[in-house]
Amino acid sequence: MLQIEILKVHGSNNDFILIDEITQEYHITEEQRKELALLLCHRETGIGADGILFTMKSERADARMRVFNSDGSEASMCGNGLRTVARYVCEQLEVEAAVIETMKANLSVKKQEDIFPKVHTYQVEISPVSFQLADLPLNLKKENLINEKIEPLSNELLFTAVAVPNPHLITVVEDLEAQLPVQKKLSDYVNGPNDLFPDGVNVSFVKAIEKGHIYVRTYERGVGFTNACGTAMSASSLVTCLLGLNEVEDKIHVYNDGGMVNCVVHQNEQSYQIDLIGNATNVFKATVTIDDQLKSFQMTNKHTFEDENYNYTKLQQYAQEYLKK
Ligand SMILES: N[C@@H](CCC[C@H](N)C(=O)O)C(=O)O
Repeated sequence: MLQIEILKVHGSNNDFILIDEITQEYHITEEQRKELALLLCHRETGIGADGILFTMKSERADARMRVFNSDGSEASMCGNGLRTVARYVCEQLEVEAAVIETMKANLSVKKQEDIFPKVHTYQVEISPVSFQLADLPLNLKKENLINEKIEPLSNELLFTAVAVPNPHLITVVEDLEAQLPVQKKLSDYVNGPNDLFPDGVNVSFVKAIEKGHIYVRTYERGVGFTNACGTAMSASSLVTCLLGLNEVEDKIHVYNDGGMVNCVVHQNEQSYQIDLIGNATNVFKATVTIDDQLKSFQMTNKHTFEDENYNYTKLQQYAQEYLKK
C-alpha cells in the first residue's frame, strides 16, 4: 500500500496532481510513476487531471519537477505546471524567486503581482527554444519549418514547428471553432503511429484577436484537448512575433479555454526565451491511499481551497467578457 499526500493544482485550468517528494519519502519507482499517472489522472475512474507533477529534491537547483501526462508518458516540460510548482517551492522555502530543475534546463521562476485580484501569480522561464526539426523531432528533409505547409497534413494550413523544449506544431487561423474538427483529426494523426512525429507533438491553433491579444487552443500530446497548455501558449506567442502579428518584449495577453495568461518573448543572440506569467492555483489537498498493484485508491482528508477557486472564476469571467467584445 502507498499512502501519499496530494495537492490538486492548476494553471489556466490545466490541472495537475502535485506530489511532494521533497518533504515526504515515498520511494516511488519509475514504473510506479507511469502507473500513478494512469490511475489518478483518469477523468472517470481516477481523481481526474491532465498530469502529475512530481516535485523532488535537486542537486543543482532549489527543486526538481518531473511531469507525466495522463497517458503515463513523461514530458520534458510543463509551463502551467511549473507555475504551480514554483509557488509550492517558493512558499516552502519562504522566498519569492527560485530555480527549478527540469529535464533539459534549470529554469528561473518568481512570484509576480496578481494577474487578477487575489489570484496567486507566478512567472516562469520557458527555454531552451529550438527551431531545429531534429529537436522535436519532426521527420522532414529540411532544417526548420516556419509558416510552411506540411502536405500530408493540410493543403491550406501553414505550420511552424518549435521545441520549448517539448515539441509544438502551431498554425494561425481565422476561425478556431470552424477549425476544431480539422485540429482534432490532425492531432490524433500526429500523435498516433506516423512517420512525421515519431514522439508525437502538441498541436495548437491560434487566433490573432488584435495586437497584443491572441487565443490559443491546444491538443496536448499524451492528454488530448486541454483547457490550456503553458508551453504551447508561450510557443504560440513566439510564432505570432515571427509572423509580425506581435512584437518581442511586448506583453501578449494569451486567452485560452481555461482563462488567460501573459507572455513576453525575449530575443537574444542565439535564440529566444519566453516569460510565461499566470495563475498558480491550489484547488484542494487530500490523502490518497493506493493498493499495492496501483489499480485502486481511496481519497480521504480532502480540504478544498474555496477562496482560491472563487477568485480564479472571476479571472475567467473577466477573460470571457473581453472575448465577447
Ligand atoms: N500542459 C503542459 C505540457 C505538458 C506536456 C505536454 N503534453 C507534452 O507532452 O509535451 C504545459 O502547460 O506546458
